[in-house]
Amino acid sequence: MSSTGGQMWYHRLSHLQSRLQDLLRGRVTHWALQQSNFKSLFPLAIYWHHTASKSLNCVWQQHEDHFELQYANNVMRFDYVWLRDHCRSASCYNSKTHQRSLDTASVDLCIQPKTIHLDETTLFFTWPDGHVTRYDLDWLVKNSYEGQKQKVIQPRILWNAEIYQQAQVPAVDFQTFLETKEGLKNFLQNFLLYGIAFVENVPPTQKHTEKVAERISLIRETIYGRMWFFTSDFSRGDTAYTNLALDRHTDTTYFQEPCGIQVFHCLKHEGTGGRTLLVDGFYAAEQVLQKAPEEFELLSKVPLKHEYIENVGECQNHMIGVGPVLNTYPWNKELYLIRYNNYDRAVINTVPYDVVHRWYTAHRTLTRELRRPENEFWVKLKPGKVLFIDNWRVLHGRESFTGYRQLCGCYLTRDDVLNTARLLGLQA
Ligand SMILES: C[N+](C)(C)CCCC[C@H](N)C(=O)O
Ligand SMILES: O=C(O)CCC(=O)C(=O)O
Ligand SMILES: [Fe+2]
Repeated sequence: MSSTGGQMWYHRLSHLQSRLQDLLRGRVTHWALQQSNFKSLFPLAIYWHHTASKSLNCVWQQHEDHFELQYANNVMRFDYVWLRDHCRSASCYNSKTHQRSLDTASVDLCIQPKTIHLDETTLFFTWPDGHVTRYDLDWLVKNSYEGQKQKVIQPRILWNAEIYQQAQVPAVDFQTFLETKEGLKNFLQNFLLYGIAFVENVPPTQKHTEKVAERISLIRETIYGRMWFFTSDFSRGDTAYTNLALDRHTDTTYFQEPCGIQVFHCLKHEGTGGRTLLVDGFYAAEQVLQKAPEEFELLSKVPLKHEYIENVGECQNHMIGVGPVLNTYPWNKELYLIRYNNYDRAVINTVPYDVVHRWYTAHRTLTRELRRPENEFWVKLKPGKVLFIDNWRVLHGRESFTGYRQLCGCYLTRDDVLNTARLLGLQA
């Protein structure tokens, strides 16, 4: 612990400044009344605590309403309630179940540590009731807001047709995929990075397709069933069940949580056309962000409805899903879901007319990017080749076709795919 008079003065000044800011923001109510002389502006000694070992490169400061830590090139600020709440002591946290035992509601919202001290790389907070919380410095770095802000949840490689083809992403063989951990891991790694992945040499039956799907996830049963099988017989009230072309879109936009993954296996096609179109929605959205950030912002803020109304024979459904086209995490602005289906978009009645107009402009910009021929990856699905599509990221479409065409597949729950990936050591 060392602090020169000059440093101390500087930090007292900055503390005064932040107290004044607090006051202006109305956070400190009694301040003006209570502070009659200059000296009492500093109820706590505010100075930097340095570690004995300079090589550790750690300094910290105990402010009245937060703890400030500088360590390993990070400046971090921690709320005291947060620090108390995340205590990993045996009485506060069950490390067997990885669950909190502490009742957070029992923590005084104005709590402040009685003392703080650092030993090697562990910080010790002693609370007013005598309870001690220890924090490893690296744990704090890893779990601080400032640390998370600079990280992505999901590393991805955004692609256009050229980038994807140049990457020469290999398809995984059916047996390798089913029988080896490496096969599964490689497949999932590629799927996470690109949002699409193929398994090849799969016997062209619905049963084998189901086996492939079950290797990575739970199948998400929907109004279309668990495993689905379809032709152009219009057995359901949707254009997918015809031989017409389908422009790029994501599926089940009319669910509050659109299906995470779509699995396609073409079991038979005797005819022409019918190629599958794939477009990386995040690549296109990234272009919008570069070219027109305010339009990106609008697409991520304006909530829209999508709708599925069906009345064909026994099939009667009315689904409504609400959400913006682009969905980003607020703390790091990372995209995690695109909801784009111009067929299924419902009446827009959730925004006033002037916002509507700006939204149409932004939607046009995104559509222009999505439709650039260089962003289109076309593939003809053949029996034996199973395609997995990240339906939260990659749009699919199809060319019109002639003749008899059978497609089977299913939707997967995203949580369970990511669960499998994490258990294999992948970042997801
Ligand atoms: C895949 N499967 C044929 C079962 C369903 C197709 C759903 C089609 C709907 N318009 C959507 O985009 O969600
Ligand atoms: O027929 C196809 O290739 C795909 C149709 C489609 O978009 C769907 O089933 O979701
Ligand atoms: Fe679709």
